[in-house]
Amino acid sequence: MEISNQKISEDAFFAERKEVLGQWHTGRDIDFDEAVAYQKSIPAEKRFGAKLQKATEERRTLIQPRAGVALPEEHKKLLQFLETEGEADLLPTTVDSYTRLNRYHEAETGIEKSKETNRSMLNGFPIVNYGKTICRDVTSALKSPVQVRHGTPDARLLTEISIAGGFTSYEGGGISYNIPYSKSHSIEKTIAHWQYADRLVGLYEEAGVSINREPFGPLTGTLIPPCISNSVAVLETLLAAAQGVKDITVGYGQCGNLIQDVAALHTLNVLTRDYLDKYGYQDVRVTTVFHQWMGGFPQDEAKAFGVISWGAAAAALAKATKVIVKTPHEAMGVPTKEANAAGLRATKQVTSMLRDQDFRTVPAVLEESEIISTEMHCILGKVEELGRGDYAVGTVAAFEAGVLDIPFAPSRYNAGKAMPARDNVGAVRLLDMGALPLSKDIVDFHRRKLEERAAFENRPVSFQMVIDDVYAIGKGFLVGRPR
Ligand SMILES: CCC[C@H]1O[C@@H](n2cnc3c(N)ncnc32)[C@H](O)[C@@H]1O
Repeated sequence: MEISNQKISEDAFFAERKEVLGQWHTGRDIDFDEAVAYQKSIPAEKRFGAKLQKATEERRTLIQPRAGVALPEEHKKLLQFLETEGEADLLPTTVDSYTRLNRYHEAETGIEKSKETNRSMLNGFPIVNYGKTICRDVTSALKSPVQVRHGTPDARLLTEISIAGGFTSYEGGGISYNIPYSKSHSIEKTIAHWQYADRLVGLYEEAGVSINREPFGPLTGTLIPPCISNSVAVLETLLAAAQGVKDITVGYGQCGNLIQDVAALHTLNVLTRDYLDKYGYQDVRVTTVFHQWMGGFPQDEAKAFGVISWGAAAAALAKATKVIVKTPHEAMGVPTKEANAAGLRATKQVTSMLRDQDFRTVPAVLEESEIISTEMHCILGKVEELGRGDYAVGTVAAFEAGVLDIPFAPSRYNAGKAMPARDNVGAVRLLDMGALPLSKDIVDFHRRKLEERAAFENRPVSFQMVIDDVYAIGKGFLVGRPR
């Protein structure tokens, strides 16, 4: 299929929309003008992008959980509990796994079973099966803005119903919700699907309704070098802006070394702004999100709070606009509302205490920022070259060439050659560059940092370091030292 980074024409969009809205019966009562009017009835204090902008002006780091259960009344009560007992500034609606794979019949079964057993038999809220009316009943019952969080390669219908249903923010992208989530969705296909989603947001923007969009920052959440996740975030930002998106939150998943984490988020913010301005998108607003540790969690709840607080501290010191909060039940599965609220309050305590501290100009952070910025320019420059200036074409070619390569991703379209390992202070470095187009200086830098660790551990730089690092966190460590 031919893809390009051109704005989809209205004719082409509305022709495709007929097919999209016919994918499930709830799509039939979606009317664009009626949904625009409904969105315009949502007050400013409940609009996601507005609250993010306010936080930027007030130099606050907002807190947001993940949360989603099968039945509407329970989901509503859960979110009300999280904004009152959890003091959440922003709310989610995490969508269930069947919906993420467009398996609406199985989601329907999950709803029926949940009603029979009065337990959530889905791991999230099945937005498509419920449709706009039930979604409006949920979103209008809350005081805070609500965002849809999911992991859907083909999210076209989900986008339609989410926005018509009163959600004012929407996570995901054609790369970040494909490569880490799916084995065999082609990149061309998911980029095209997400251009549809972003074009829809662009049409709402043109009608006077701003919807916040958030590429999924952490990717596989396992030892992802900042230059890789940051480059994907910038690419999804450019693809979204081309379709008319005006409000974007770019994100990064905590890796655990404070200097590197602060530098990564700061560099992401700066370069996203630079690239948008370079291509004439000065009117696109940029905010940032820091994801607390996405790797394995300790079972012990007190230790889990240690990990959560560490993520809260890094987010606050990086001056992230918002932080996505984990729970002390992370190692067990879908958390209780009490555990979810406790993770939020622990996070709020730390972000409030650190509100007046800013680590972005610490010399070591500036040095790390320089490294990440250089790496991102190497990668993004090669993507632009491969696409002859078209970032959609370039992205597809970059994955084929391994120029974009996401460690530990299940996708068969991902090269899987770039291999990360931690250096002696826990920063994520590259053990094997794969085909990442990094300069010799950068390659030498990574090697030097890994050699430092090898000397300290009295063992050669090897793949064993990667294995040890993957298992380290569950054992309470960052660097996987030899036994
Ligand atoms: C990429 C997101 C993975 C994270 O998303 C959390 N997550 C998934 N589904 C729910 C849910 N229904 N309620 C609260 N947290 C949830 C997992 O724990 C994991 O950390």
